Amino acid sequence: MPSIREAFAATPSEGNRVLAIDFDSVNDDVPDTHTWLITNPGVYNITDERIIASTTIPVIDLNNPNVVKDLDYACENWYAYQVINHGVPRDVIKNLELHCNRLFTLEMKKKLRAARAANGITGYGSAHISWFECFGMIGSPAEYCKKIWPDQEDQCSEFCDAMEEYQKEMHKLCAKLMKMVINSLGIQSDDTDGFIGNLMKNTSPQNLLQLNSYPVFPEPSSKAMGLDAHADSSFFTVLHQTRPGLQIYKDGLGWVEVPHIENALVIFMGDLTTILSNGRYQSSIHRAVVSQIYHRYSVPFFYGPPGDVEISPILESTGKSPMYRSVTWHEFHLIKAKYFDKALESIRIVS
Ligand SMILES: O=C(O)CCC(=O)C(=O)O
Ligand SMILES: [Fe+2]
Repeated sequence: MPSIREAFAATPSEGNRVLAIDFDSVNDDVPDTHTWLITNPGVYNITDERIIASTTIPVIDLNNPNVVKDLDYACENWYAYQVINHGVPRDVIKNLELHCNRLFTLEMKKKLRAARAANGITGYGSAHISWFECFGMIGSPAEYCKKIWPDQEDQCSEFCDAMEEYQKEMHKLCAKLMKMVINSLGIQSDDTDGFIGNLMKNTSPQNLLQLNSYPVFPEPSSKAMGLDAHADSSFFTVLHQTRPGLQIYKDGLGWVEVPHIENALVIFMGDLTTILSNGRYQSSIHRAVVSQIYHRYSVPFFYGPPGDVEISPILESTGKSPMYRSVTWHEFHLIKAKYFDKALESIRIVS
């Protein structure tokens, strides 16, 4: 059975090339490898550079009795939202931030001991032209921690504990959100557990936890990109951000800033939910910009099915015939690597 690890490995665009740059040592002459040209429309070919701060994605209270309705509205109109009262304890998030900071402020040579393999998605890496570094984990990061801290068992186990604790919370939250998504797509609440069990072939969902770091950019920040425009291929992604920097693209409006709200988590719809919802919920195109003033961290948790489970449209709420053929997450990664922003279009059923 292809694992999520193999599935992502097929996707060169996930950014596994480590262009080791010692961010702290760059003063005001950023090398060309890390300078962004605004004229570059990127893979998603978006040329609209309007930045919108006057309106933003909905904030949903998960304790609100109307939560499924609120979520349906947000998914259909914004493809992304923030949640409050999500149940993830504050100290678990604070500990995650502490260890994120501890990892990325290590000397580059130590971080590189955990460099991801070619086509790998776990361990330390970066992305093309980005002012960004990351560390990916599927389950425990112990194998990498032992390389980073070979003589410091306590550092190693504290880091692993913090990550595993957060992963446990993410599993709980994502299971809750997945039920709500299924519910809002027209499956009665009594049937959601059975429906999800069938959908996932009674196996566990798969996911990738990633720590992202965007150091202070020493030149005007318009000359840098943190992470360029993209849509995640997951069902959805839960993101914790320590500072503002995230923007989502909305047709006709431009790049909408997502404010940093203390104790809120951001949720993006991914490509698999576009398929599942038969096109009603689009995957969110988003990007991360950098700052000349502050260092920002973000922590996405990409939530999806096992690599070999076929995902097909739920037709209950659209009343339309299927718009997409069934695909596994594994197959979809191969398609995305080939077609990028046209991946969903390439599996559309033409009637
Ligand atoms: O840092 C952010 O706000 C966005 C991160 C992201 O989109 C990703 O890692 O896929
Ligand atoms: Fe993303």
